[in-house]
Amino acid sequence: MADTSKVTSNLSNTTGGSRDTPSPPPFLTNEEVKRHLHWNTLVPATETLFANVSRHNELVIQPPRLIMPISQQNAALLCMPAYLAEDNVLACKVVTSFRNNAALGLPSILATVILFDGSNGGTKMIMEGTEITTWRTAAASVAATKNLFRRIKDKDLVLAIMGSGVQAHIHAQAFMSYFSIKEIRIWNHRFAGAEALCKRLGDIAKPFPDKEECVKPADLIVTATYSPTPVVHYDWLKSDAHINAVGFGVSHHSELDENTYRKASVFVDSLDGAKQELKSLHEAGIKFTEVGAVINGTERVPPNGGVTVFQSLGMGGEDAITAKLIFNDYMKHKNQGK
Ligand SMILES: NC(=O)C1=CN([C@@H]2O[C@H](COP(=O)(O)OP(=O)(O)OC[C@H]3O[C@@H](n4cnc5c(N)ncnc54)[C@H](OP(=O)(O)O)[C@@H]3O)[C@@H](O)[C@H]2O)C=CC1
Ligand SMILES: O=C(O)C1=NCCCC1
Repeated sequence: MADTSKVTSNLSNTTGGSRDTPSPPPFLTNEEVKRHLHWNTLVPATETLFANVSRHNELVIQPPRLIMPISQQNAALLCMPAYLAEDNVLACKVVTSFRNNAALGLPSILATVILFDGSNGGTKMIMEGTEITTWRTAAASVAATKNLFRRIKDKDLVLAIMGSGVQAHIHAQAFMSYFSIKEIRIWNHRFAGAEALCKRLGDIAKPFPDKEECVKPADLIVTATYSPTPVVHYDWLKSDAHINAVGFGVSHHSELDENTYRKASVFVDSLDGAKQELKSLHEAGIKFTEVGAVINGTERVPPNGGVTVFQSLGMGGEDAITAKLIFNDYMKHKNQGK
């Protein structure tokens, strides 16, 4: 098999430079990106990333991301660079979140990912980043759930999803691929949205107009909304339920009530990220543990029950590893003449 890691970047002639390579870097649209995304490579790569983040030894360099709110547009722009030493991967995602985009027929999350040559900084590939963000966020939730939910090997689990947008849909698909799910319960603030998502998912899914009724029997819960107020309350939860809190509405912790953060075991992708982006919870004394520390065996999930929460912040490293997998798959197909 071709060693795709050795493919050089497409440096065009630069003033004062001696490199003379003609072609611009390839650009992949969201449709093309999707063809190179596979859960069976993405989820293990995400688990390895989580583990490396928790070694805190510069295996993963990802400074706190720049978050620029654009209040006039009910929007934000985030800039997320990362370097992964193990794979010599350098990438940067610039992502926007425009909450009112549905009215324009556009996704709320739009992004571009640039993959650089880790040895010389040249651009290797430019990719639309909406599908990358969609898939890698669900892969992070699967990776976290695999390592945090105690009954992950059980059959016939009940999944509740709060929200009916892009993340809600991909989480349903990813969780059905990975876990034994017998029922998906969907709540959305507009009931019609929950109904529409259930139609896409088929008989396994049922819409609920009431949040509490939706969540109560759930083993696994995903929150993926722009809700500024809690959509899940601790009192509604099964004693060992696992929640993946994905949404970033007003803040990263607006979807769960304070009691949940106080009483559950709360895990994050990155402690550095949590100190910045969950500042108020951090200052209120809520303890966070990295999922990677559980994977590395330096921390553990409390064995005797209790609710677990994966508070997904999103890391530049997730986009970098996803971009690398896409690039490798692209080169493999190119070398095979496909
Ligand atoms: N942690 C991470 O790494 C990532 C987090 N995100 C976050 O995940 C969330 C979902 O993203 P995505 O699925 O792409 O976005 P979508 O726009 O596709 O979906 C948003 C969902 O939130 C619902 N919603 C909107 N406003 C409210 C409200 N005021 N109260 C309750 N629900 C509301 C929408 O319902 P309706 O359409 O009916 O209005 C819809 O179900 C966002 O907060 C986003 O920022 C996204 C990517 C990565
Ligand atoms: O990590 C990401 O990508 C995002 N996180 C929060 C919301 C916007 C996208």
